[in-house]
Amino acid sequence: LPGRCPPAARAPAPAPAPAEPPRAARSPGAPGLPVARGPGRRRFPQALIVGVKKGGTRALLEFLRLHPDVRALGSEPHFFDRCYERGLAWYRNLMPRTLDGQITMEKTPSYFVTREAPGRIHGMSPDTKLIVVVRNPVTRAISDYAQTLSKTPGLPSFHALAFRHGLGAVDTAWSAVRIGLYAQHLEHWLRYFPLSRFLFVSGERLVSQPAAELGRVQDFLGLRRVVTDKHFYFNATKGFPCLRKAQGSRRPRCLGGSKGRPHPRVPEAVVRRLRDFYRPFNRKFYQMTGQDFGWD
Ligand SMILES: Nc1ncnc2c1ncn2[C@@H]1O[C@H](COP(=O)(O)OS(=O)(=O)O)[C@@H](OP(=O)(O)O)[C@H]1O
Repeated sequence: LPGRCPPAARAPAPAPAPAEPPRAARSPGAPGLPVARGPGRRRFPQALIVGVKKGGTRALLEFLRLHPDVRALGSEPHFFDRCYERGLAWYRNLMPRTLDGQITMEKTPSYFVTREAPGRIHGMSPDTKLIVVVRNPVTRAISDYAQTLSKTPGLPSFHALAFRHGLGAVDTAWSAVRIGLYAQHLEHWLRYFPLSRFLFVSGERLVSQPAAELGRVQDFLGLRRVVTDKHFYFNATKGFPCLRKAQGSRRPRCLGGSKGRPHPRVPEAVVRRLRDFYRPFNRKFYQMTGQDFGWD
């Protein structure tokens, strides 16, 4: 249910152990045997993928997990929006163990549009690195709608939801529209964090040039550039970049069927009106971030 602390976050999957146990984690009396609680320790994330929904957040996290110095939670914990009352100790306990020098991460795309999230994350650590994967807000809205439609047969048409009274004003109360007002959401985050704490990843470039975008992300996180061109191939059936070898396997892997869904056909006039609507917000976002995402 939207708005509820998800069961996945209440009963986290066991986190994978780091490959090499450090010396300090071995019991002195039994050389070579790791101590019962496993190597490394659970830490708060030093970096979060905070948004945006349908931006490409799963792809980015799965690609980053190829890096030996990144340990990430597989599910979305929704701590800073839905589960905050469980407390920071509960949150840290969800995290995989890490060795010194490894980065703990999680992704929950709804953080970017949650009013309370920036203050709460700042409270955890003002040094948290924040990654936002952004995508053309019109395509993003259609992708969001496609996801809802897949779970709600009989949903009204996209344009019935996007505009008030037929083809009246754009309905910014509809979350599929509201999430795409990136400049407004970012303005709120900038009350808590300086721009230097953010990295904005282009969702489009994550598809067209995944290695280049991953290079930027690794630099931002202070990591060696381990994830490169050689990790990806373009899968023509899927229509997306996939991994030559998934984490912990020798086999190629694409993301699942809920990523890269076919989009419903939306009339060109509706797309044009929404593109016009978003243009000033996009321009402002380009100004704020110093990046032109080329959506207009
Ligand atoms: N490599 C690769 N494989 C598959 N899909 C990819 C990939 N890179 C980016 N994308 C795009 O990711 C979109 C889903 O975004 P998210 O993972 O952020 O969605 S969610 O908010 O977690 O539901 C998803 O949106 P849709 O195409 O609309 O389904 C994809 O376009």
